[in-house]
Amino acid sequence: ATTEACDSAELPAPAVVVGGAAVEPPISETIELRDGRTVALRTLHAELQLTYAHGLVAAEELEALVRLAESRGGFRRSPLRRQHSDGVIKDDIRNSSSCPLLWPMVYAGRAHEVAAAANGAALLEELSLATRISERVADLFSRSGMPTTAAHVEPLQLVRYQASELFGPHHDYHESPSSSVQGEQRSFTVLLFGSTLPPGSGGETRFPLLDVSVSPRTGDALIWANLLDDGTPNVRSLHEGRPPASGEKLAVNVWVADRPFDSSSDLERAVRT
Ligand SMILES: O=C(O)CCC(=O)C(=O)O
Ligand SMILES: [Fe+2]
Repeated sequence: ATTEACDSAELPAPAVVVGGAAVEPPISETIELRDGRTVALRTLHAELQLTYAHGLVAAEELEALVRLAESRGGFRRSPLRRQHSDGVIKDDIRNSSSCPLLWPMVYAGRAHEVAAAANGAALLEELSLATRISERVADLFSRSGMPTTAAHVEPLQLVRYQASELFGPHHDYHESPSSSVQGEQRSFTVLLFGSTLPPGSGGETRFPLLDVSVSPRTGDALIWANLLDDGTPNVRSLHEGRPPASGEKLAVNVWVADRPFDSSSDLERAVRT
């Protein structure tokens, strides 16, 4: 067995720019997950607990999710979320495409029904991948000292940008409980990258108030807190998806809520995609 230091030394440095300068924050922690996957973490900024995670998801898993989403025509122009800023309603800040994946909270107990659909095999594969990734993220949080289960995880959401498409500055937290499913708040965002875009080719996730930007690399993830310690929204979690200069960018949003969803209520009807 190799030592942690050796393993970490083999990891390529993420492309992170802080205040206009490239930085290489050290590996702060290496976590062995229940499924055998080893995830190395780098703290990128003291605020938002902004963290870079190496190897949270496999390229094959991401490729399968895209294939399955496409096979059911799931990608849509991303819903426009109206944002109030300086009293102005901006609804032109997003022109990427997105696809919510089957939510294990709703469908895990209904596998027979899912299997009976015309494309049942593909739907079951999607459900199983979404379950696996939700459980993995929950396991990572639990092992980082924050007890979390897959019941805290919203439906995963694929997001895809073609060249020059973007998602302008926004917050992931709910501005009001009415946009939540069950009154929950989005404590954390885990953004899984499904594309690699070298520095200078766009597609960065950027935090304008922290002046941090991170280029995507397939299989790696950015994790940040959307809330302050007291559970209220942190306006400094403002972030944006910059347009790829060429090629496309794929990412998967994994939103971790501040409480588990209650599957005994009518979750299916409550889900807005
Ligand atoms: O694509 C990105 O880098 C950010 C995506 C994002 O913020 C979102 O989908 O909420
Ligand atoms: Fe976001």
